[in-house]
Amino acid sequence: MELLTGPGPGVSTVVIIGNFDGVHLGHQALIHQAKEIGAMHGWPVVALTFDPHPSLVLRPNPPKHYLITPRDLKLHWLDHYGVDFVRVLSFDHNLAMVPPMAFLALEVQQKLQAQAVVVGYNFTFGAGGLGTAETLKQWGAASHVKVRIVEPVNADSVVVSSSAIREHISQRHIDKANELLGHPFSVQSVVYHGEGRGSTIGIPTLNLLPVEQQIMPPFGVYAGYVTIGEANNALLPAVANWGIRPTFGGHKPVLEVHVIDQTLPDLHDNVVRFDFQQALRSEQKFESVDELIRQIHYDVDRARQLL
Ligand SMILES: Cc1cc2nc3c(=O)[nH]c(=O)nc-3n(C[C@H](O)[C@H](O)[C@H](O)COP(=O)(O)O)c2cc1C
Ligand SMILES: Nc1ncnc2c1ncn2[C@@H]1O[C@H](COP(=O)(O)OP(=O)(O)OP(=O)(O)O)[C@@H](O)[C@H]1O
Repeated sequence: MELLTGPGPGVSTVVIIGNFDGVHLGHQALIHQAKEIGAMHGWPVVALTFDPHPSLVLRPNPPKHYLITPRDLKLHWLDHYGVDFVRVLSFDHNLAMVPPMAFLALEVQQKLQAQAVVVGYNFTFGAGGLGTAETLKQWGAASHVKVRIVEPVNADSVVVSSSAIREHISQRHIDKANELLGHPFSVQSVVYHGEGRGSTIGIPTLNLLPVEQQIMPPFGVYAGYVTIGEANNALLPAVANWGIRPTFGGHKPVLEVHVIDQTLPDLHDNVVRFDFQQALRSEQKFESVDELIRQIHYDVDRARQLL
């Protein structure tokens, strides 16, 4: 996948438009249909998306922790599902004022040479969100651009949406969030130096810091898988604590990941991804370090069984 920084790819394209936060099953349906159209005509698929997320710019009190997939993870999953090019438009109050038709003419037709546009049933765009799927259809008919509107995708008898996934994450329902996502909720970060306490208590950890705007589940212990490095596909079973380590009087939230049954080389400054699979328990303040160690061994055993 190529990130478009200058002009478009210079060939006819199929364009999908949206925030794609999570790149969930609904978004994947758009990609799938766009790829089908593209394959028939030899057109690559371009995802036209926005950064920052419009909600973080337009809301009077934007939430501090909101994104399911910060930029790098969004690009990772768009690539994974077969998007050929991505254009990330800087979203600000000026872009928010562009009328729907002007947006389509400039950003979609002129720059990306769209021959087809695929959006979802609830797609809105342009100033005040006044452009709808219907507006897009009218524009397509007048401009000889194919328009396909994707029907709502459901999972577990609810419509898949980024907001439903955010709700599941904040309720610690990782399995439900993952079901709507169609892939695991994850945190990607370079490995930071910790206090070095983990190795001395026999439980070494990789210390990860989620992107500030990322939504996180409540403080607690989670089973999941670690991937080391962007190109690596090996998934290592792991157990992670997201929290402040109250037993040691900590304050700053960190995601501490212990890779199970592995001795790893020094990974400081390497990029690591932790895929959340299952919530195990809340973070606790223990009376003694021995008690904490006993509990962590128990967490590791449970994770080993689950993964
Ligand atoms: C699986 C797991 C569970 C943990 N649970 C807790 C907990 O409930 N309470 C707590 O204070 N710290 C908890 N920790 C954090 C440990 O205190 C921490 O890993 C240790 O202090 C090492 O910190 P350092 O990497 O900053 O040296 C947990 C760590 C792991 C790996
Ligand atoms: N469940 C779904 N089924 C089909 N299309 C969807 C679904 N969810 C989103 N889309 C479409 O995917 C595109 C990108 O959506 P975008 O990320 O901008 O918003 P969204 O996913 O609808 O947000 P939210 O999920 O919070 O409502 C839009 O065209 C949208 O209509």
